[in-house]
Amino acid sequence: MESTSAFDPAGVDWEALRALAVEAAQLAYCPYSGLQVGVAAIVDDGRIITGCNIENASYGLGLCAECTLVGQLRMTGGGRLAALACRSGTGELLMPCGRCRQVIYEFGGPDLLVDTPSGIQPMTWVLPDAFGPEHLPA
Ligand SMILES: O=c1ccn([C@H]2C[C@H](O)[C@@H](CO)O2)c(=O)[nH]1
Repeated sequence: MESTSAFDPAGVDWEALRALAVEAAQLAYCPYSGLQVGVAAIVDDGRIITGCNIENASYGLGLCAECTLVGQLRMTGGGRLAALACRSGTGELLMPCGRCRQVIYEFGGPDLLVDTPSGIQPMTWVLPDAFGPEHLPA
């Protein structure tokens, strides 16, 4: 049967996605940590979305780049995250923090592909035995 998804895992231009993450990181508001974080993702309908970290004088209220990314996901048409890359403003690969692994799992599930220091890995590798919506009562 023909797939209805516009996403082809083999066709991902990871270099382009990484470059978009670095570009998004330039928009970060991070006067407290000084760490610019950018994330770029391909949605299952083929569109590309980005996010950056937004810090706050009340340190604990800062938003990670992945949080603004999922805001973009919902605000630009929804869908599922299919491939994701996270980079610093200077281009280093960054892994999503523990909280953000859970945040992106909600919108990508086990098949979301992530750029990691160990190559491209699915969320089952990034967040093994994840807690998800399926664990809540119907
Ligand atoms: O997955 C992560 C981890 C950290 N940060 C941000 C939060 C804070 O602004 C800065 C330093 O922790 O990096 C992200 O955006 N995403």
